[in-house]
Amino acid sequence: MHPDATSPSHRIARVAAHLNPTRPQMEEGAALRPAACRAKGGAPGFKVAVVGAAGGIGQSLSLLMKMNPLVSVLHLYDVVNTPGVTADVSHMDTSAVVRGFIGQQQLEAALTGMDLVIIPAGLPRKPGMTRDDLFNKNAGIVRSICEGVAKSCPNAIVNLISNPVNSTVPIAAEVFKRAGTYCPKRLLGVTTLDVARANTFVAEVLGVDPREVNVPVVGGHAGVTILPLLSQVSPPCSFTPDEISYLTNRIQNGGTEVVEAKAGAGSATLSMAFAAAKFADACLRGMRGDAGIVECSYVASESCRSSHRR
Ligand SMILES: NC(=O)C1=CN([C@@H]2O[C@H](COP(=O)(O)OP(=O)(O)OC[C@H]3O[C@@H](n4cnc5c(N)ncnc54)[C@H](O)[C@@H]3O)[C@@H](O)[C@H]2O)C=CC1
Ligand SMILES: O=C([O-])CC(=O)C(=O)O
Repeated sequence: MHPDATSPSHRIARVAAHLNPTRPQMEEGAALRPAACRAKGGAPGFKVAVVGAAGGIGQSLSLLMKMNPLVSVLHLYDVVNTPGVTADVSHMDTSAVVRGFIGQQQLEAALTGMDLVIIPAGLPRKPGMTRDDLFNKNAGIVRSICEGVAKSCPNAIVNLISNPVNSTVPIAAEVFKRAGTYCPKRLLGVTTLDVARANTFVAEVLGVDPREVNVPVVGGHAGVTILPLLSQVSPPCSFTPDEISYLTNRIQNGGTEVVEAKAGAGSATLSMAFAAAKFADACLRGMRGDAGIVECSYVASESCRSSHRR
């Protein structure tokens, strides 16, 4: 799919309106614990899987999700290296129970019963590549993971990070449609990093704390499809034409800025993990039933138009 195939109205969504409230579930995996351990007190919370957990984004994201008090069970899945990441993260003294899964044959076990599935699996860019250059490899990876989601946790919310997001989200939608499990409200392309960058760069220009700034960013997640709404910044402010040009260009090319700075060692991982953890937390709060949660995301608009206008 061409990146221009999106429009601003595709993108901004009220997460709370998108999510079916799901009652927090109790952790039931006592039988999996070492014999010397007593049964845990059954902290309520959500079951979350990170798919691609051993990667650059996946490892930091796993750490951040282990720190989230709304998570009671954290499943870490990858095709390589999950035992080490799982052992490492599991020693953090926060409440989520961590379990690791490796290889296609364990995908079903990794996904069964999950409330939220976060997918940072797939190849990252190198300098000179566009996100679309990742399509051939990452489309197949996303397809097989989403087939697993459709089979093992068809009601889970999916946060899709793998690039090119403008294409992987429609691919995931087709997989779910074919499986008869598609619900546009449960499939969310993660574009929070564009918002984080916009907040950071706008705050720099204004000389304020980025935490006090909120810039809606709509459209898609590639080049000119990334549309920061600089007229809608909160708190209200105005920019000179030069500032608008500088900010738009820097926000749209933030990913390339990191790819070039990493000089062949990958793309954004740390800021992406931070952004994904923030977005996942908003989803979990929405699933819990919290009101007033608004996040930008790459979503299908057909059946969601009424919630966009609210
Ligand atoms: N949406 C966004 O704003 C952003 C998206 N990305 C994208 O996120 C993806 C991951 O980036 P990194 O973590 O830096 O890459 P990475 O190469 O460090 O990690 C990717 C991980 O995916 C795993 N993987 C590959 N095939 C898999 C499969 N079938 N099932 C499960 N895991 C599988 C790999 O083993 C690896 O551990 C890339 O496609 C990148 O372009 C990166 C930054 C921002
Ligand atoms: O630019 C890339 O390839 C990774 C990405 O999506 C981003 O950092 O926004």
